[in-house]
Amino acid sequence: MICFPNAKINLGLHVVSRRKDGYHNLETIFYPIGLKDALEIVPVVETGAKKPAGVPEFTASTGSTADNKPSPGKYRFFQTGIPIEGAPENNLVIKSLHLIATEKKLPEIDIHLLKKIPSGAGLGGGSSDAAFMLRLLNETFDLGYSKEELMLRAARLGADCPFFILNRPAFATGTGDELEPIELDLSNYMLLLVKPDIMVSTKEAYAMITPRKPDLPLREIIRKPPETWRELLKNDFEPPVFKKFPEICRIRQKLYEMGAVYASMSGSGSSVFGLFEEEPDWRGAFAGHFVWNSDKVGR
Ligand SMILES: C[C@](O)(CO)[C@H](O)COP(=O)(O)OP(=O)(O)OC[C@H]1O[C@@H](n2ccc(N)nc2=O)[C@H](O)[C@@H]1O
Ligand SMILES: Nc1ncnc2c1ncn2[C@@H]1O[C@H](COP(=O)(O)OP(=O)(O)OP(=O)(O)O)[C@@H](O)[C@H]1O
Repeated sequence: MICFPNAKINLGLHVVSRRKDGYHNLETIFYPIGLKDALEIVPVVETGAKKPAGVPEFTASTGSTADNKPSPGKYRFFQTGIPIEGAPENNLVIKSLHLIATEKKLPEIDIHLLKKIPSGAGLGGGSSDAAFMLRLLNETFDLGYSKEELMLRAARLGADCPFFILNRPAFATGTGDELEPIELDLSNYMLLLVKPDIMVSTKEAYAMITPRKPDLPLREIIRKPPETWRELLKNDFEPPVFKKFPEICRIRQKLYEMGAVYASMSGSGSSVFGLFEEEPDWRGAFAGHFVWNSDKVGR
C-alpha cells in the first residue's frame, strides 16, 4: 500500500511559555499543503527477497540478515529523492515501525520512502512521514487503532506528528498536540514556497526565543481576511531566525514585492511561503533555492 505524506505550513506561531519538560507551549494554525513525499510498505511475501527494481540504493539493513534478506518480523528500508541526514534506523518512519512493533505482531515488510519535502524547512516533513507510517501500518494490517489512539502514539514521535493524523486546518496549543479543527479555506489563493539552502535546527530556534503571551489571540486574527494578516499574524521565530539568517528575511521581502497578500516563514524555518491572489512571475526569481508552487493552497 502506498500513501503520500504531505507538508504543512504554520499560519502565525506564538511561543507562549517554557514547560518544565524543556518543551514550549505554543499557539499556531497548522494548514496542510500539497507538497508530498511518497511512502510505501510492501509485505515481503509479495516482492520475494529481491531488491526492488529502479531503487538505486539499499540504505538500511537494520533487522535484515547479512545477505539483505529480511528475517521474520523484520524490514528493509529503501530511501530515494532528497537525502535525509542521519542513520536510516533513526528515520522517523522506522521509529514509527518500532513503536507499533512493541504493541502488535507485524509481518516482514519492505519500506520505500521517496523524499520530496525538504528537511530543516519548518514544513514538518519528517513528522508527516512518521504519522503516515502509523496510519499505513494500521490500515494495511488492520490493527484496529482509532484516530485518537494513533494521535497519542504520534505525539511520542514528535510535537508536529499528531497534526498529520488529523491533517486538516487546525488551531494547535500545548506542544502542538492539542488540536482543534477550524474552518479555513485558502483554496482561492496561490501558494509560492521558497526554501533557501539553509537548515534551521528546531531545537536551536526554540532556544533563541523568549516566550511571551501574544498581543492578540491567534484564533481572532485568523478569522479576519488574509489581506489583514500582514499587520496582525506573527511568527515568533522570525525575529531571531532572520537575525541569524538575513537571507530568509530577504525572501519574505521579495515575496511581498512580488505581490503576496501575506508572506511568512513556516514554523522554525527556513522555508518562507507567500499567498497570492494571482500567480506572480516567479520563474527564475529564486535561483539556487528550492521553489514549489501550487495554484490552490492546500491542493
Ligand atoms: C516549530 C514547529 O514545527 C511548529 O509547528 C514545531 O513546534 C516543531 O515540532 P517538531 O519538529 O515535531 O519537534 P520535535 O521533534 O518534537 O522537537 C524538536 C525540539 O524542538 C523543541 N520543541 C519542540 C516543540 C515544542 N512545542 N517545544 C519545543 O521546545 C525541543 O527542544 C525539541 O527537542
Ligand atoms: N522521514 C524523515 N524525513 C525527513 N527528516 C527526517 C526523517 N526522519 C528523521 N529525520 C530527521 O529529522 C530532521 C528534521 O527533518 P524534518 O523534515 O522534520 O524537518 P523540519 O523542517 O525541521 O520539520 P519541522 O517543521 O517539524 O520543524 C532531519 O534533519 C533528519 O535528520
